[in-house]
Amino acid sequence: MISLSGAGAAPSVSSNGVTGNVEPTGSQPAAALTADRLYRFFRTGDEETLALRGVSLTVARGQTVAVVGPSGCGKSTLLACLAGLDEPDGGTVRVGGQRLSHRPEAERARLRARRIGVLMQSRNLLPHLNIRANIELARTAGRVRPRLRGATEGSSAPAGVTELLERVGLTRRAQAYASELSGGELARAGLAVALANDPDIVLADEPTGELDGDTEQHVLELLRDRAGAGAALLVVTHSPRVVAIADRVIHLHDGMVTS
Ligand SMILES: Nc1ncnc2c1ncn2[C@@H]1O[C@H](COP(=O)(O)OP(=O)(O)OP(=O)(O)O)[C@@H](O)[C@H]1O
Repeated sequence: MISLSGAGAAPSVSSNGVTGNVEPTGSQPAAALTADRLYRFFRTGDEETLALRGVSLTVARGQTVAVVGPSGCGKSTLLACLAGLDEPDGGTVRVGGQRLSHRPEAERARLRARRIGVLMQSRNLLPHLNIRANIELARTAGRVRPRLRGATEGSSAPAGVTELLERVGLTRRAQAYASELSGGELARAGLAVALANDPDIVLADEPTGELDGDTEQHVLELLRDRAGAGAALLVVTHSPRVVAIADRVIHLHDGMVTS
């Protein structure tokens, strides 16, 4: 048992990930995404790192939140926990009203496939499938249906695979594999995969990190379109242009939200 301190109402965290946190009651039901006092602890040999120390945040539908902070402050760890790719050792992640954290991996994967678009720097393209097949797989896994603001059943079909390829400027590279793409193409292909399931939450880790100015602008337009359609966006970034389009900026430092 590790005792965490120095971060407000710290829970106790056991090595099996069970937390002493009290489940939040009625916490902001309108929020698309809620994190309540997230803790994440890593041990490598003798080295122990508390990567998240009680991080709480909410992202509403249609809102864009940028997460900024120095290298190693916990941004990617936070994103992985919010996406259900990683489990926090303490605290809770909710998607809509549904708890995402502390559920079996298969359930988290199912919820993610249906509701969340994740753009990690290398994680969302399968190397043995070409770009078109990657997008098709993400669409199928999400069993897309209209769910965003103003959408009624059958009224707003999600962008098709061909349209997505066109929008990210990869029509001519649709048959290529991840290993054959440039950094900028990879980022755009990853974005197409992240948007393929018509997500109502988009989580993106440095989506414009390797892009030139024009391509960055193009990617930002795609993300803004998604927010305009009612999705909640959370973007980890170092880019002033991304920060400029955000409704809110969250500063992380040493695993804690500082402002
Ligand atoms: N799997 C892991 N095992 C051990 N330590 C880890 C692991 N993942 C992250 N860490 C540590 O947790 C801390 C936060 O890492 P994280 O990758 O979340 O930071 P970051 O803010 O995304 O950094 P960067 O901007 O450089 O990508 C760092 O000290 C890192 O070394």
